[in-house]
Amino acid sequence: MMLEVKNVTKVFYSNKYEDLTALEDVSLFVAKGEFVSIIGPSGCGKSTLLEMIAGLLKPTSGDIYLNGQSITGKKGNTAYMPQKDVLFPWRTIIENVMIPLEVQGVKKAKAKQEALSLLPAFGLEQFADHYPEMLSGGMRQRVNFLRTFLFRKELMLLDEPFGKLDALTKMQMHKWLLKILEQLKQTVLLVTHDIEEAILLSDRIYVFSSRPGKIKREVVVTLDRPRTQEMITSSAFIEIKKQLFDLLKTD
Ligand SMILES: Nc1ncnc2c1ncn2[C@@H]1O[C@H](COP(=O)(O)OP(=O)(O)OP(=O)(O)O)[C@@H](O)[C@H]1O
Repeated sequence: MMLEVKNVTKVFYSNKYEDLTALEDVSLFVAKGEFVSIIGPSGCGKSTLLEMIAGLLKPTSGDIYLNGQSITGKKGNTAYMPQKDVLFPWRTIIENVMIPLEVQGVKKAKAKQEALSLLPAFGLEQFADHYPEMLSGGMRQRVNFLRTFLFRKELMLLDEPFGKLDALTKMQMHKWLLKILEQLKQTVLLVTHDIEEAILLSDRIYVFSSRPGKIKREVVVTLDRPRTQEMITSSAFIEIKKQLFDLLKTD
């Protein structure tokens, strides 16, 4: 199995306030090539879980494995795209995108060439020399996504990548992401609040309870691939949506 999270609990200890259990006994997996989403109410520990898988935080108990090796508390094994926009404002788009390649030791000229060759697929070829502030929110997220992809890790962790976008831009991003994922064949674990987004993109969805976050249910999305936005109005889609809605409204 590519990713296995086994019995992970995270407690934030505090001197001032009471201890806070963010996640309790969470076990989940992601197989190679799968697109898996985590959906749950605000504050149920979704970002905390991704940070633990990325190795930025250590679980209080439990373990995390990638291809059978423990990666608990270890950084650098996954490509993690955090919730906040992390583009450097003083670097142009191409200079931002090149960062992971430079980190991997690729020479500047080669890194630039490789990054430039990928811009068209990400709809960014006109913007190589622009600065992030000149781009729309949707474009900036495509840059963030391309940069995350260039870390060249088997598993991508995406934390609410479209959370701040307006509904129309979000729809365009979903369409684009479905297309590009067909080409890239990346394994993805996505955190989202958005029920329709989770269904449209995922093979499976883990539904979390409110804090302390626990897995309430695993839902398999049985819609065919390639997925299209038109599927949103199909009866199969609406049936899954209803199931998720019922799971999320009762706690
Ligand atoms: N470093 C920290 N110290 C103390 N408490 C924390 C820390 N990080 C997160 N928390 C708390 O843990 C809980 C889970 O937070 P987390 O951000 O993981 O939730 P989330 O499900 O991603 O929420 P949202 O959907 O709103 O982003 C929250 O109550 C949060 O306040």
